[in-house]
Amino acid sequence: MNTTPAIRLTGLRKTFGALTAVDGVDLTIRPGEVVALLGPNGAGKSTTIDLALGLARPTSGDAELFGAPPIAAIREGRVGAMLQGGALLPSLTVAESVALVASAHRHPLTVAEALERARCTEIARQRVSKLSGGQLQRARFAVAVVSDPDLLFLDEPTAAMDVEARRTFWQSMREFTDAGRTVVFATHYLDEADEYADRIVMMARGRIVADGTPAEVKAVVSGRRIRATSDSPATPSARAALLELPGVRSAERHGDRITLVSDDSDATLRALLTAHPDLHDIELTAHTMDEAFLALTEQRDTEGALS
Ligand SMILES: Nc1ncnc2c1ncn2[C@@H]1O[C@H](COP(=O)(O)OP(=O)(O)OP(=O)(O)O)[C@@H](O)[C@H]1O
Repeated sequence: MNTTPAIRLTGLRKTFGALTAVDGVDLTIRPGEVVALLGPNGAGKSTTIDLALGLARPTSGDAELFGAPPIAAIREGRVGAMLQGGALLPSLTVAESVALVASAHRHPLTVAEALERARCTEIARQRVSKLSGGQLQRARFAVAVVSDPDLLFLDEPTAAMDVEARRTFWQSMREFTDAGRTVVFATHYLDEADEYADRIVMMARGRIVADGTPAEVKAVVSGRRIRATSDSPATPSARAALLELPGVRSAERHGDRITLVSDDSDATLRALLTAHPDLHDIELTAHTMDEAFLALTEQRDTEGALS
């Protein structure tokens, strides 16, 4: 069995002046994995993809595709990419755009096959300048798959698509990945990552803050916050008792207000009400994604990445 990773990023860093866009990323992706790079704006997803593709030079660290420098795998036509800034020539038709890229590869698909895979057959003769946002994304996908790559990078591929276009896009992607190929896609959306990836790598502030199956990452992201007012004095042993409650990940107290973050709010609430009947004004709120990213980044700063 071939065990060479499709992607191996080692200690990857990229700074732009004083800003650190990618801050020590170590990541190995095996052939056949469908991986979502999930993170808020500015997390470093696009820069990580650019570094993995050899489009940007790392400040330090190293990127390999199929055990070799990215350029080697790209020259062999093993890598396709659909990037945010990737423009098509406006005066060409969709079919001409695909044919142009096909001509640069040794073993491309036929133009008709690439158009079919990207659900572009009916827009084949349209000029790129006349396409809607969603159609343009499909055309870019056709261009990305025409080399019949083993590995595909997609940077926010569904950004300009409506719900129906997204569904169609992911259907064509499934056909691509069912054949055992590797896909890495960047997204802001947990639901998209959850539905289409085998593995979610979550980034915040240039770092990997969580890496696991969608179920594992969702469990981290979907913690609940419980707030309550306590009339009893704030003592270290009272805080320790709160931390002992089932599901509780953190406990803070400011004045008479207590805030708990819980991975199992039902169990926490039941135990809380039994053990601390003095508590009142209890509120339960869902963690927002932003809070989760923040919490994970802080956690990473003190404990290392979850994985
Ligand atoms: N060429 C550049 N010059 C200067 N700063 C840059 C450059 N490219 C990216 N950055 C900065 O690096 C950080 C990471 O950006 P990046 O585009 O990688 O994040 P992202 O997670 O892909 O965000 P988004 O979801 O908005 O695309 C941001 O603060 C961005 O402003």
